[in-house]
Amino acid sequence: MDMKTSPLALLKDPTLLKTDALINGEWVKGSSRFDVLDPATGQKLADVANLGPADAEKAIAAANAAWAGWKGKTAKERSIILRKWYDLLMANQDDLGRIMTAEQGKPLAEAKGEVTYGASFVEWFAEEAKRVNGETLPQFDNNRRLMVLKQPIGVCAAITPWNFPLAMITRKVAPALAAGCPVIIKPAELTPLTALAAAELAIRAGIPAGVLNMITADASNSIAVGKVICASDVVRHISFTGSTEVGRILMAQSAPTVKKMSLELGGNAPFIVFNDADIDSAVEGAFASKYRNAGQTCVCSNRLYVQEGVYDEFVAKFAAKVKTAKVGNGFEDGVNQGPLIEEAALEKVQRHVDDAKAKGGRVLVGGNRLSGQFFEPTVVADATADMLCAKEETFGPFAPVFKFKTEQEAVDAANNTEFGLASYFYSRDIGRIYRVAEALEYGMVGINVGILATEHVPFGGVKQSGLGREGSHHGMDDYVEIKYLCLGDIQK
Ligand SMILES: O=CCCC(=O)O
Repeated sequence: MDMKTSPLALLKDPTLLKTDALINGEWVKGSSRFDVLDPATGQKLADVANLGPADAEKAIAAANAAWAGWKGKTAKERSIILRKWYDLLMANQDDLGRIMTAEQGKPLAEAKGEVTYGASFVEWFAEEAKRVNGETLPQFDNNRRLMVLKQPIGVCAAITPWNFPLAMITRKVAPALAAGCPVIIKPAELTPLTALAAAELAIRAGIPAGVLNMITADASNSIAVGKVICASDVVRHISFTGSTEVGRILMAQSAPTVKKMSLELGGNAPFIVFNDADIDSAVEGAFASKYRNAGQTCVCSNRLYVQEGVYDEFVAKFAAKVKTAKVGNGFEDGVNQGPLIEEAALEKVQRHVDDAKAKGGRVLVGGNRLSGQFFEPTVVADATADMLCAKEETFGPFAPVFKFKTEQEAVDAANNTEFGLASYFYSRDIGRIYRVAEALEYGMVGINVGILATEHVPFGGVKQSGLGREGSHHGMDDYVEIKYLCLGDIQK
């Protein structure tokens, strides 16, 4: 790594650049290291501790040992520590954003936006820590009293993706910590530096040794570490964001120990524009939803369905908007689309675009790879149901636009997938808004909006898009066990 040319040389606080893993409050070098690269330049940014199964066992033991002390704190004590972590994340927004852009590629303004978004989960659950309320129930016999307690589930593991290197950690870890659970985090091997900086800030905030552990590992060790986590009887909950394929594997591996699982898996989001929509607003919404993070979010619209009466107008305006997008290194001013994360991602986008072209799609914008890991923002009209992009999540900057005639046709096409995470539609007709919102088989529906996530709403999917909800007061549910108390002999 050449620190003179590295974007990380400009950190205001260079001590946030951590490259070792964290177990029981100690930074651990590991017996080998793996490289973290800048996807915009290919430059090496750092080498990071490559831990394995034995280290994972140590982290699980450390978390288990720290559990009693952490759950023994009052909710308010945990809340104060979480609030301090939130303050530190926000105070270091510039550095965290810089680290994120360097290793993930998203434009700096978007990266700083993710710091605000990620920190907001810590702030939210700092407050929710004080609202884990139990219940008293009417007795079925006057000699008894009935109560419900909510208790922390135990050691939790968070396995997190590269597309939101901070927010997907805080959305899982903040409710776990708030509920009184210790955690083991396995961040994505492509983006461990943001995660490690956040862990350093957690220590500075006063999170005790063993309560927050971070296992960094390369791709092959990550699989081995995942197996240890799934097989452990001590780990009582796994939260994972990533592909449906990996989610299924984690579920299968966790079956013998019957763990609770929160899974936020693949999507194939439809974005429907009806004849009665405000077309300019729909164009803005589609652009924001499709090209955010270069199309690499699980809620990015994957398939645009436009009704025949407004198809030509929408397509012309949308293509014109997409042509204004500036592609480049996320540190350059005005860039709104950075590189894709890796070669395999570029290949998938190109495969989907080529398949659409071969099946009659009309390329209106882009369609090709640029040099390095960049891909042109792409729009293809006349998309059809037999194209790969109709069935698979592209996870890149490619928008296929399908034409439909009737409301029912659009709803059927939208629901014709095993996925059910986010969906979007544009209409000004109140009857249609209720009909379509109720008919879409999705966990989240954006109506006349292209962006819908924030910390106090329940984020999650149905069907093979996952289990559970993150964020909002529901986001605490998976981290507590419900215990029923039946107290007798009251009249003695
Ligand atoms: O990619 C998954 C998370 C997307 C979001 O939180 O908006």
